[in-house]
Amino acid sequence: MPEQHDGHLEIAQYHNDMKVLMDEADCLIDLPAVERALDDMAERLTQSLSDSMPVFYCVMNGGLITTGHLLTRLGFPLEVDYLHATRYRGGLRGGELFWRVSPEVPMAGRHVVIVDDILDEGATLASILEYCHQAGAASVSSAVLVEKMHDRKAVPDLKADYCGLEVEDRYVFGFGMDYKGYWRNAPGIFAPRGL
Ligand SMILES: O=P(O)(O)OC[C@H]1O[C@H](OP(=O)(O)OP(=O)(O)O)[C@H](O)[C@@H]1O
Ligand code: HPA
Repeated sequence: MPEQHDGHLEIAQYHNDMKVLMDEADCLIDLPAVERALDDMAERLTQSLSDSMPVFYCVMNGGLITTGHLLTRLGFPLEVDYLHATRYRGGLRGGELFWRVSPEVPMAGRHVVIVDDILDEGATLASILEYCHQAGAASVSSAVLVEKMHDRKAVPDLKADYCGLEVEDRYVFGFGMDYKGYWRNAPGIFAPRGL
């Protein structure tokens, strides 16, 4: 079965490429610094939201790890749901926003917090925030682990209400963020060498 054989070879080659990518990557933010940023975000979220019975919506897939780490730092009652909107779809450049899964917990009258890994050009967050307002949320806040520093924002001056860290203008991966679908599990924030 040559096709299957070729497939195995491709995967083996890709495995090797991905290992080399990680070995050569620049670590922009190490794990202790990420942990400190999460502590700080959690403290600010607690100050603002601890009495409001908020709903946290994880933006899949990238928001998964930040959401998990953030939620375990919050000692007040809250609900959790997710939505899946993507505009990179495994690539390194963003395109049209594609809604894969809409949230299930109704937003009307609720204090909503959107959690994602990165605010890059901001088109994803801007669309999601608009969705939340249209859905009748009582308030809408956004929390992102990192914001990328550049002047290509989709909406001028768009900022997250809670931001953990700033990163330079390079393609980054780790702590939820992928490089071509891989390395969301990398423990810190990295940039491929030369990118
Ligand atoms: O600020 P922007 O330029 O809009 O980019 C930020 C978005 O891009 C990534 O998602 P992606 O579309 O890659 O999907 P993923 O979460 O499945 O990786 C990331 O998780 C953010 O949601
Ligand atoms: O730099 C990035 N890395 C991973 N995912 C992303 N989504 C937007 N920007 C990025």
